[in-house]
Amino acid sequence: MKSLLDIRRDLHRIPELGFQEVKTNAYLLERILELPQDRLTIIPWKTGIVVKVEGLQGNKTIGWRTDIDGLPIPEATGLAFKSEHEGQMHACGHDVHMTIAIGLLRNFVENPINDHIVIIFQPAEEGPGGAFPMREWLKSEHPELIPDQIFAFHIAPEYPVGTVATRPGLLFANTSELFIDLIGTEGHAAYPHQSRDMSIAAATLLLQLQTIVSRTLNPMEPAVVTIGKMTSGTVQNIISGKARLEGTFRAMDAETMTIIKEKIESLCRATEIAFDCEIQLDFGFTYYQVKNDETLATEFLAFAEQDSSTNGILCGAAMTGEDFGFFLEEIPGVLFWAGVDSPYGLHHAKLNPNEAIIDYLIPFVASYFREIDSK
Ligand SMILES: CC(=O)N[C@@H](CCC[C@H](N)C(=O)O)C(=O)O
Repeated sequence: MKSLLDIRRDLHRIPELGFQEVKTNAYLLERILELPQDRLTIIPWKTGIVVKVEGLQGNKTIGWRTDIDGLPIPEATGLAFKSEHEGQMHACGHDVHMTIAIGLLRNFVENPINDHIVIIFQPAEEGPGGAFPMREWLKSEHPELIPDQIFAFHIAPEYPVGTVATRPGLLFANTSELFIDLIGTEGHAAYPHQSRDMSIAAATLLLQLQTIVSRTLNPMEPAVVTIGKMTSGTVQNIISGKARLEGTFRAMDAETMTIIKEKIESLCRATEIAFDCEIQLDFGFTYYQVKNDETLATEFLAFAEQDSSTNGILCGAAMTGEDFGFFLEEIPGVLFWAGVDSPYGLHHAKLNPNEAIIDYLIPFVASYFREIDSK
């Protein structure tokens, strides 16, 4: 069998975008099929996979979810095992997440516990979101695979290996994508009066969007509006007839999300009038907040505290989004951060997680599951 380090590096080489994880799916399936099969049930779903390890008694089912998709980021790590897929990278650590899931699967196949274990390899976390449709599919087609409790982790570049961090209750924000197309009239650079310049319209709208948090929202309600991509025009001496803003907005509560959405709509309408243009607005995909179960998260942190190789931290909430929130909406569970000690953050082209997390986190989670086994 391949070493977990090799598995992480193999997966790092083949990042694929949401719902295109064909090679990843085949690779994972190969790793799963090389295990002793007598306790396993393997059910594919789109590019994802659900694997159940039959427990000795099966009193309850403990779930573990990993995301499997990469990002549209050209890798700049210079690693020997860097991405072989042009313009795509595992820049959010899902290669590490998958490796830990395979390691846990091996652990529970070799040494089953009383409870069933269900491992969910979920596509498209970065977008368009695999958790919601996967949850709905499980409910309608395989309710027997729905865990009673569910857990997942996300790599945390800012912590050293051996640190886990989470909090009872709200951990991550509600999120929505944001795509704005501005359509005006292209024209000669020397004749602005005969064109409708979408670079100026987009730049003005971009700045106005930044006033939503500072001037529309209650300062006591945390929120963020980020435009990550702005494109406009064709060449240097043509006035741009088309521009596009792409971003995301996030808030800790649903009501604030609605206020932001309405304000974006009114700023777009105002821009249409001010710049005599047409705007097409698309809110893309929305993710439900990540809300940890209060009791399970408290117990998880208590377990971390007594583990001599672990530093358990009660962390603050973050504006990160995670569609694992859709699982937690209906199943009690916990999402936690685990340190990978990288100077470069999530979604950075040079993100290089410390692989020591693999040998640390698998026994930690396995012993936690053995602790809550049959409880
Ligand atoms: C952990 C992480 O980085 N998650 C992503 C989730 C993306 C959600 C969606 N595509 C959006 O941009 O709103 C994040 O950006 O937080």
